[in-house]
Amino acid sequence: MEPPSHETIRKQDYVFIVNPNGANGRTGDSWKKLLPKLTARLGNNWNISEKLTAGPQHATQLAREAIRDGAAAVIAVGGDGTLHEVVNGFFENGKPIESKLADSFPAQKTALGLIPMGTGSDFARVFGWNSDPTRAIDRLCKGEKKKVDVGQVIYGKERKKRFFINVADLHLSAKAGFYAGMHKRIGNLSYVVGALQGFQGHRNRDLKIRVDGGKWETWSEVTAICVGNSKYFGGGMKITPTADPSSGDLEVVIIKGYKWYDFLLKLHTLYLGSHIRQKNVTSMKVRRLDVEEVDDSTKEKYPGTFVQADGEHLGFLDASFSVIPAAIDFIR
Ligand SMILES: Nc1ncnc2c1ncn2[C@@H]1O[C@H](COP(=O)(O)OP(=O)(O)OP(=O)(O)O)[C@@H](O)[C@H]1O
Repeated sequence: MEPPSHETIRKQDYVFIVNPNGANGRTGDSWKKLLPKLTARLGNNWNISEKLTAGPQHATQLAREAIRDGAAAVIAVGGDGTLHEVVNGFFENGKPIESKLADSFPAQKTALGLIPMGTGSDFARVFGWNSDPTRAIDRLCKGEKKKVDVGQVIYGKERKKRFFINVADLHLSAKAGFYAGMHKRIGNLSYVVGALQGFQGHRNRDLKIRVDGGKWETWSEVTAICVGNSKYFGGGMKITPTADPSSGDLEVVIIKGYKWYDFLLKLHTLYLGSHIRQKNVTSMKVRRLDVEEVDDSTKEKYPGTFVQADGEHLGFLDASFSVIPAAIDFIR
């Protein structure tokens, strides 16, 4: 029998999921310039497929379709918000999605890629990547993969589930992220402005915390709790400085008793990652963290304690965070 000709073997898909409105529309313009270069370098080996998002959550749906269809890789093109949505596309109803080719090719798994083109691009920082798209193409050509963990947060009254690759957090920082989203036009400064706005009406709060299924403990005067699968949030703040996305655990940083002026005076330490040496800051490695209001009626009295994941506002406490080790093959 004749061996199959080159033409009859279909190239596998590299699906690029692009937020054209990322970084105030700059992502769309940069992507248009990049696509011909990318096709020239990768097109011989892969079928390049371009999917533009139409709005929030669309990237998740596009990633799910690509993974089900057996794509070799889905590549997020945009900021951390787009990456977050693509990561969530690796799961459905809380479980990893299976390719329809899984029976015939069980070893084949869709990889995750990233061309950082957003406002913050915080996940890219942990690998020391800059925003040069030519370097991103080099990485995709090399195709070297590393297993990365994914964080999972179950939150709110309805116990909804969301996955995160970077940092999930609650209270002041999550409220700050909520406001920062309104100021993206001013770039990374939006996170500092958002934090100062978040301090308006903010009260440090007593919260119940349980680490790795142990005993519940009450922590007083909590300003923020940050749960890092990776190190950075807020456009370069090294908030969970010892987190490593391939470690199999999460770094939890609990900040207590901060006032708005502490935030300004100690802002530089958040960028350096040296804040974890302050006496009102605790850092620990966990596989699971549960956080609840001390007093359930707090939820009714105040607007609740904000919860976010990868800079996306999710809702309000309660919340349970855990890690799924080596969940995704990441092209690095
Ligand atoms: N076509 C679209 N129009 C408007 N918003 C979109 C569209 N597609 C996706 N989005 C939303 O835009 C949000 C932000 O996008 P993205 O993360 O790419 O850029 P960014 O905000 O500039 O960067 P960063 O998240 O790194 O700060 C995403 O969370 C997503 O929900």
